[in-house]
Amino acid sequence: MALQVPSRQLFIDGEWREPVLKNRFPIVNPATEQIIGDIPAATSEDVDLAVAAARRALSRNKGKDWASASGAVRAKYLRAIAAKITERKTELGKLEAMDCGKPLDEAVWDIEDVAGCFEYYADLAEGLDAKQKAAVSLPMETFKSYVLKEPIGVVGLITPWNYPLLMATWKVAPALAAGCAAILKPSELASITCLELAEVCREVGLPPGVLNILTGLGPEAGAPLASHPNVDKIAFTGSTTTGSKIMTAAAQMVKPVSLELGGKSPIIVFEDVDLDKAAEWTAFGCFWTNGQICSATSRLIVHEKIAKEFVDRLVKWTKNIKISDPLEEGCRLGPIVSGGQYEKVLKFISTAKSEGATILSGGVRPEHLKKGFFVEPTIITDVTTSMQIWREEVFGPVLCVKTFSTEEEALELANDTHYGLGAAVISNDLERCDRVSKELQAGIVWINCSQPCFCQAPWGGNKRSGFGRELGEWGLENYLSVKQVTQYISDEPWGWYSSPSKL
Ligand SMILES: NC(=O)c1ccc[n+]([C@@H]2O[C@H](COP(=O)([O-])OP(=O)(O)OC[C@H]3O[C@@H](n4cnc5c(N)ncnc54)[C@H](O)[C@@H]3O)[C@@H](O)[C@H]2O)c1
Ligand SMILES: NCCCC=O
Ligand code: NA
Repeated sequence: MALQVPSRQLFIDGEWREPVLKNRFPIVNPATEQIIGDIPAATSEDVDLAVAAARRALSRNKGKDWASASGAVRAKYLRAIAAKITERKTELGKLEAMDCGKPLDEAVWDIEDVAGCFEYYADLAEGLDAKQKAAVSLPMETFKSYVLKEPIGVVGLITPWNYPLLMATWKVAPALAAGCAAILKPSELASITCLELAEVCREVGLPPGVLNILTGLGPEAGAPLASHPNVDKIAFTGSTTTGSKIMTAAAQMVKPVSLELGGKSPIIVFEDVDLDKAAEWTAFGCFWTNGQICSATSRLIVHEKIAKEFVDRLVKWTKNIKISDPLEEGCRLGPIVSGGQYEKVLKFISTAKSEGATILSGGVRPEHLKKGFFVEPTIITDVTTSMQIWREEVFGPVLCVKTFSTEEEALELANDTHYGLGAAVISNDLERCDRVSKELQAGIVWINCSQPCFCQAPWGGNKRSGFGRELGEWGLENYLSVKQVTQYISDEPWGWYSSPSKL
């Protein structure tokens, strides 16, 4: 059963605030194309208020309430947030499924991951206390040195719609654990659960201004955040085009950025695999999250010896995927997030066709669904490496296929891309898997699987997939600044200049 979407305002300084310009825009359920609520539209005026609130949160009580409180104090809030999220897991999962079209089982799984991520960074916040003043060994015994890890300051967090609350959490949890104050700007296409995170923060009594949440459009709310002189860092997840704009804006103030961008990740399937196991991982690698995952392994590179049989088997697996309203029991593929994205995905498919590729399976709206932005899982063959479908990120349930005969050729195909986020290799020869993993130009390599993701392990890409790593300890380092403190400990004078007292 669908839920009523709560009506919320912007979350600034620990309170709900109407946007200064009082604008709102509608939320569309992509499965029904119906308007199910609306969200506030922030502009630069609201960004100014939120940044000022975040600054106050950092310096309140000389920083003792947050930025320089012990990690253990901050961990209590993170754990309280995790507990509330867990309490509301099913409701939040439903809201997210209605907002972005993700199958309910996946959405609930994501919300569990959200709670797990807050818990994980609560542990790391506590661990941070013990890491302070770590000694640095120096080659001169007349000096000693140690390192302080301090919060970077006020951070702007800009996130996409494909994992609305999880992508926000990958940034919010480590930023708060580090002692930063943050302004989160979720995607205008799926903001409902991020506004519910605001309600959770209110309920657990997070100090005002520590986390501010501004919904709104990219150019109106995201851009003024990225270029704001009082924001110390921007962490961004989204498309490569927007990432490049954010980097340009931040460069004007030499503001650090971390960028998690798009991908066109390969999956290499060798000839020695169990066909069904490999086919299921290949389908999951590309069609999970309705194919809208940055790390989707959307280029299948399969050994020519098994190609025909493997692709036939894969088509059978995909025909078995239940496509329905995300709230329907057993749904495994929901709609594309919006009308705009739906049109883009269909255009990719028609361009592939016009360039000479074969749409082997899918490529159209499922017959049984007359409304909603649904596209069947699509498999495209007869692809060349110069075709758009091989080179560009579709961000939809579209897999393209090429064959190879040698390991070298497979790697060449896999690495022939501007992107470098994920990659997968499927083979029963584990030595080969290790060898191939080393050669793959990607930030994440999966062996005999594709997509599983754990908040303890680093996440991020190379090349045009961005830089910096989220999750794990690397995720916390994103929000910490390193200060060396060096002390002269000898009683002897320094003795570089002639002392005037000896004249
Ligand atoms: N690498 C990863 O971990 C990862 C994870 C999820 C999604 N993605 C990528 O995200 C993309 C899909 O997400 P999307 O469509 O939401 O991306 P997008 O770039 O359109 O939007 C991302 C965010 O940036 C904001 N934005 C847009 N223009 C802006 C501007 N000029 N200044 C500041 N902010 C602006 C948007 O409002 C949104 O909040 C895909 O390319 C996907 O690969 C990457
Ligand atoms: N499993 C989370 C993947 C995030 C990227 O889109
Ligand atoms: Na939506």
